[in-house]
Amino acid sequence: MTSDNTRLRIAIQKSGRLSKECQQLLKGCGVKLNIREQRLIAHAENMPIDLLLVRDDDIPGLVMDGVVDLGVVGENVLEETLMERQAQGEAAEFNVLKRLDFGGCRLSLAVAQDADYPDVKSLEGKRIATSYPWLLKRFMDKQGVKFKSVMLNGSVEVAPRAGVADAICDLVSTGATLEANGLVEADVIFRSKAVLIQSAAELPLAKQAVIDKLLPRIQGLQQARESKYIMLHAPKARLEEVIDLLPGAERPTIMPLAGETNQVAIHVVSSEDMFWETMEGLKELGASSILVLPIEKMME
Ligand SMILES: Nc1ncnc2c1ncn2[C@@H]1O[C@H](COP(=O)(O)OP(=O)(O)OP(=O)(O)O)[C@@H](O)[C@H]1O
Ligand SMILES: O=P(O)(O)OC[C@H]1O[C@H](OP(=O)(O)OP(=O)(O)O)[C@H](O)[C@@H]1O
Ligand SMILES: [Mg+2]
Repeated sequence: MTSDNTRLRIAIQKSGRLSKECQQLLKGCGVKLNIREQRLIAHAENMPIDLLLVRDDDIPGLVMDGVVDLGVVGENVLEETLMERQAQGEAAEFNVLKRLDFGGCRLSLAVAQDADYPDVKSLEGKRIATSYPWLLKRFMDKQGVKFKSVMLNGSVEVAPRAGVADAICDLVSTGATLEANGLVEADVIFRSKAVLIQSAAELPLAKQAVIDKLLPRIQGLQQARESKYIMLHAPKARLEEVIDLLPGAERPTIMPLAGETNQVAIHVVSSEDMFWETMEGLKELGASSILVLPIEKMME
C-alpha cells in the first residue's frame, strides 16, 4: 500500500454485510472517499486517510500485525482470529476503540427442523459444520460436549442437507437463511456487532490526531441515529402530563404559539424512539401537530 506513513490506514470490508455501512460511517464523519471498483486502496480527498478494502477475515490480522492502524470488523471474526492467533503464538494485540451500531448478528447452533434437540448435549459426538471452529470449540468445551468440527468457509447452511454434517454453527440475523434450509436455531453461542479496532503499536502524533478527530464524530453520528427530535403542540393545562409521557430524560423547550393563549409548542431531543402508543397517548391529552424527526449529527 502507500508508502506515506503519515496517512492513517483503515481496513474495511470490500463487499459484504459491513461494507456499505462502513463507507457511510466514514462519509458521515466528513471523510470524502473516492472508491473505485476493483481497487484495493482508496485515498480520502480531504483528510490524511487511506482505506484498504479487503475481505473481512483479513481485517483483524492486518490490525494485529500493524499493517493498518484501524479496522472495522465483526466481533465474531475478531474473536475467532484472536483465539486462532493466540493458539499459534502469533501477534494478537489490538484495542477496541468503539462498538458500532451495525452488523448485529449472532453465532448460533442450528439443527434440522425435525431434529430432537432438548439441549446442547444432544450434539455429543455429532459433526458440526462451521466457519468459526474456535468459537464453537470454546462453547462446546464449556458445555462439556464432544463433537467433530467440519470446517466450511461458505454455504455452511447446506451442510446438513448435503449429508456433510449433523448440525451447523453459523451467523443468524433474521433467521431467513436457516428457515430456507430447513433448519432451526438451537442455541446462541456468541452475539456480535461491528467494532472499530486499533493496532496496539504507538502511532505518530499526526495519525493519533486524526483518530482523535474521528472518534467524537463517530460518537456524534451514533448518538444522533439513536435520537429523535420531537415537536408538538400541547394544551397548557395538561403540560406536566404531556411532558411525563415524552420519552427520554431531557427537559423540553416550551415556546408560546402566536395568537394562541391556551396552547404551547414543545420541542425535545429524545434518546429513545417514539412509539405510536406514546403518540396516541399524547393525542388523548390534547396534543396536536406531533412531529418526530431524525437527527443527522449531534455534539454535546
Ligand atoms: N445477516 C447478517 N446481519 C448482520 N450482520 C451480519 C449478518 N451476517 C454477517 N454479519 C456480520 O457481517 C460480517 C460480514 O459478513 P459477510 O456475510 O459479508 O461476510 P463474508 O461473506 O465472510 O465476506 P468476505 O467476502 O468479506 O469474507 C460478519 O462477520 C458479521 O459480523
Ligand atoms: O439470518 P439471516 O438474516 O438470513 O442472515 C444470516 C446469513 O447472513 C450471512 O450471510 P450473507 O447473506 O451475508 O451471505 P454470505 O453467505 O455470502 O456471506 C450469514 O453468513 C448467514 O448466512
Ligand atoms: Mg469473510
